Amino acid sequence: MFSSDLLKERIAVVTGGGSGIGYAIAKQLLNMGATVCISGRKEEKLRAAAESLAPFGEVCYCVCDIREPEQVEALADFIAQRYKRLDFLVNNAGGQFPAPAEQITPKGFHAVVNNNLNGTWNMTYTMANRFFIPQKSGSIVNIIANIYRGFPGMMHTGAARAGVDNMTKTLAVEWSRYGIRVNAVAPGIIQSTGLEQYPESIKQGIAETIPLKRLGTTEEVAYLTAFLLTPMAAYITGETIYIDGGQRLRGDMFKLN
Ligand SMILES: CCCCCCCCCCC/C=C/C(=O)SCCNC(=O)CCNC(=O)[C@H](O)C(C)(C)COP(=O)(O)OP(=O)(O)OC[C@H]1O[C@@H](n2cnc3c(N)ncnc32)[C@H](O)[C@@H]1OP(=O)(O)O
Ligand SMILES: NC(=O)C1=CN([C@@H]2O[C@H](COP(=O)(O)OP(=O)(O)OC[C@H]3O[C@@H](n4cnc5c(N)ncnc54)[C@H](OP(=O)(O)O)[C@@H]3O)[C@@H](O)[C@H]2O)C=CC1
Repeated sequence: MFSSDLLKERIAVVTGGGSGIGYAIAKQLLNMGATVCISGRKEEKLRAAAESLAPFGEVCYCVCDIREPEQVEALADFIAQRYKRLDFLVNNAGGQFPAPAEQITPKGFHAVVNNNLNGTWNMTYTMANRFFIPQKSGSIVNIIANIYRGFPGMMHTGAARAGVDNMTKTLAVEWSRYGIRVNAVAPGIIQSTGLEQYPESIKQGIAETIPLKRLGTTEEVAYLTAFLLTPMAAYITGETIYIDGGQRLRGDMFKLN
């Protein structure tokens, strides 16, 4: 299913590809023959990641803060100059902080929405206009989060990711005329570098609230994302696929009190 030449000659951008889920996605796409450009805010982190990905295929990196439209344009210039085309965009970069809703200041709300919603749109708008629409082909996967029953404890990111979920559906319809597919992947709790930033007290006992009784792995998210980019998923568009061990179906995700 994931043969080593399935994505040969395909060019992919993975935002936040320097760590965690994004890194695993980049590695999986390389293993399937794609050429991958990873991006993020921190050059040293990207350089080290690109070096460790190099044995798996052709990889490069470009510093780009997705919140800054001019940096996103510069990333598009970089891709155009180097590869002349783009086939896949994985909008994986993002993040937030845990806080009860009443303690999220307007500035904090704006910071999280700007990163996760505006940043995703900056990337999508630019890469679609520069590559996918003129080429009349392209596939986008947005990495969101488990927002199935809201996101108690992280309201700001729930709102932002719901925006991306809806953007996914709308663009799938509007851009079908350009041969562009748009899907989303909604991870539950994944054992990644990102999760290390959350306090142990929040994470303690969390696996017990998940029907499959464990956290997900970055590789598992990467397999699903890669599948959505392959020709095997050619008739799938506008979908958000949850990968959460069944967590969304349970009622006691986090202990809020
Ligand atoms: C109680 C239950 C909670 C449920 C928790 C469940 C936990 C498990 C589920 C985990 C699922 C998701 C996992 C992941 O997403 S992994 C990815 C992990 N990485 C991150 O999340 C880090 C990402 N963070 C950032 O990128 C930035 O910090 C951020 C975009 C959030 C903000 O950056 P920016 O530079 O734009 O903004 P500032 O740092 O200047 O901050 C602006 C204001 O935002 C508020 N703020 C920011 N950080 C915090 C914080 N840690 N705690 C509280 N408030 C914060 C604050 O108002 C800032 O303004 P001030 O500095 O002026 O006060
Ligand atoms: N791990 C989990 O349980 C879950 C994760 N997610 C989401 O999955 C995605 C990947 O998370 P994960 O791998 O766990 O965590 P990481 O913190 O390892 O990855 C987040 C990546 O996003 C990049 N990034 C963040 N903000 C920006 C920005 N403004 N511009 C460019 N790059 C940015 C970071 O790169 P740099 O530091 O170089 O800026 C980093 O590589 C995130 O969107 C996360 O919120 C969703 C649900 C659950």
